[in-house]
Amino acid sequence: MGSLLLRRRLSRTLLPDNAKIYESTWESKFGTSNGICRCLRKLGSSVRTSKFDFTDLTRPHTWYPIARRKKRNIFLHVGPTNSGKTYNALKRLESSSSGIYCGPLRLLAWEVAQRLNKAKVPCDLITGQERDEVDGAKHKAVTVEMADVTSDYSCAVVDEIQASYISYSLSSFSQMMGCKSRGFSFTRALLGISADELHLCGDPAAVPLIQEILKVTDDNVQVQYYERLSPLIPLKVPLGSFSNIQNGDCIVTFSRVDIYSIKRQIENGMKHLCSVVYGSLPPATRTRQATMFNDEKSEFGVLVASDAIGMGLNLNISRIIFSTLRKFDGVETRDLTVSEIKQIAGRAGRYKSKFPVGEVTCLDGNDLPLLHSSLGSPSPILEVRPSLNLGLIRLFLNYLNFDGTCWDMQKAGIFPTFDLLLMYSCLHPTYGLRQILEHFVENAKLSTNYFITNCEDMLKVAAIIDELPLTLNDKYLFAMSPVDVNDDISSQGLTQFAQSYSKNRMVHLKEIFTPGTLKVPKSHNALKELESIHKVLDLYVWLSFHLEDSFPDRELAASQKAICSMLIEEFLGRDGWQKPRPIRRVPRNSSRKNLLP
Ligand SMILES: Nc1ncnc2c1ncn2[C@@H]1O[C@H](COP(=O)(O)OP(=O)(O)OP(=O)(O)O)[C@@H](O)[C@H]1O
Repeated sequence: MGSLLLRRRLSRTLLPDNAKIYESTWESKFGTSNGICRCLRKLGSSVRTSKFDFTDLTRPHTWYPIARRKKRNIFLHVGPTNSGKTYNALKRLESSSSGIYCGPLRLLAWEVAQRLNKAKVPCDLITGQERDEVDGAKHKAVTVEMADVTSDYSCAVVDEIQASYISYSLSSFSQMMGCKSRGFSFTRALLGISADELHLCGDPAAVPLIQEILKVTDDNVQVQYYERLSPLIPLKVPLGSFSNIQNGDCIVTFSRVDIYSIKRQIENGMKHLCSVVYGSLPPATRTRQATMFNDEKSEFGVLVASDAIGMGLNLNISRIIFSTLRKFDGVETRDLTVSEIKQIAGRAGRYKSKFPVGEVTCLDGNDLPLLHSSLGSPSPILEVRPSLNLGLIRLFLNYLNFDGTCWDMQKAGIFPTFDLLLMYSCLHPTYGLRQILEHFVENAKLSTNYFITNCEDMLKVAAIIDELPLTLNDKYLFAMSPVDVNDDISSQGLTQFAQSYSKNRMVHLKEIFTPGTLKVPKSHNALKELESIHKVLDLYVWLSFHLEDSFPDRELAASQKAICSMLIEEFLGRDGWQKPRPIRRVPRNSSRKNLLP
């Protein structure tokens, strides 16, 4: 019946728009790949000889029929950090009869769920790794990948919307958003959420692109510009030495090794203890480190952090101190961009907090001119295609002596849905996932507002997964999973999960990990291993939500994750590097045994 319906639809129209409207319903109707493939095979030559082109992605707004039935009122809240954009959008969400908040990080979704529940607005928390459902909830706080484009809401908020496009000036975010589905998830939320009111919060640089994209959706768009609520003062003197550190200071640096080295130098001075925040710390640990730093009664008055503080955490920072204004961006070591400097510096001084006036300076006086000129200049809008090598682009720009202020190449991330890849695969039955992805991306037709999100990490996973006897659907799922392909332990974990799944469709955590003992790490190198184990456990929990019956040990993985976080915190909570602090007890029902790769 399903195949018949699809066949009728395809043979009736074969118009890209209509096919794409149906596409969102196919998965729910046919479930697995087989239905569509069988159907396409039956259609055979009619599809092959028709003008239908599955790689035509020029009208992504038509992929979301439910949102297109509505004239949405879209409010763009734009301004610098600490200007109250999110605060105002959340007020609307809180007073709405039903709503959804979509944030770029689990921490943000968690914070919003807490806030709404506290305000007696029942709110579910839904991320790739959590499902906390509250009785009677009509509101949801989700990570943007989980944005629901099939229901109707009174109000929706999409936070940090600038993450929807890849930008040279926001390259620290682009690294986070540029791979896999992240950039495209924001675009999907922007085009696909069906809500009477849709509030988008972010950087003013995103306005022209969003306005351009929304020209075809028939929505009402209003832009509301915000000013910073608390002053930010660039200091004329550098810090000079860590002996000048004060409580409320945050030292920003860009490598893990430097974070621990600076923490050690400060704590060796015997005056301050440091919390640390960086990207690969487990989210729960990051939150607790931030909470300790914010807590006036705690001894942890100084924060040493990477640019992970640029987005997501509410921190009571009095002064930001850049230990350097150069960072390695995955391609080369380069100066921070104006936007990066502003975004990080803007974290100092939070409205109505303990430090309402923010200050910013550098460790080294030689960096002050760049700091001051960056804070005094407007954020450039300079976008680049993510699939190109950033280093080469920069060389090219230097060659042209290009200042980057007027090149209007803004583009929003987009990625083919599984359905499109599936249909494409039916026409190329001998291809593995890697070839399908490569060919699809190579042949995709896009309008000028969009680019295809970088899928290099997916391709790396696909190359491994293609060797295994898995369906395309399963391969796609593994390729989309939140594996850190640059982390050996994390990649090994994914490979073992996929191998075990392909053999017997049942993956027990204990079969993957050799039982061992988790210990408080002795050095930050050993700590890295624990962080990687946490990533593998996180991956298991993610897979357990997507392949429920085959990954039955979700609770075990979650409890092991909690143990990992606790051991990491014990390591971080030591007095400097000499005097160990009392170690908190492991909860009775958890076991420290069982896990080590
Ligand atoms: N009208 C207000 N009354 C009380 N507190 C406010 C108000 N507006 C903003 N705040 C507080 O000021 C801080 C900054 O606000 P908010 O998070 O909305 O800023 P933002 O512009 O979204 O910044 P960012 O981009 O850094 O997230 C928050 O702690 C928020 O609770």
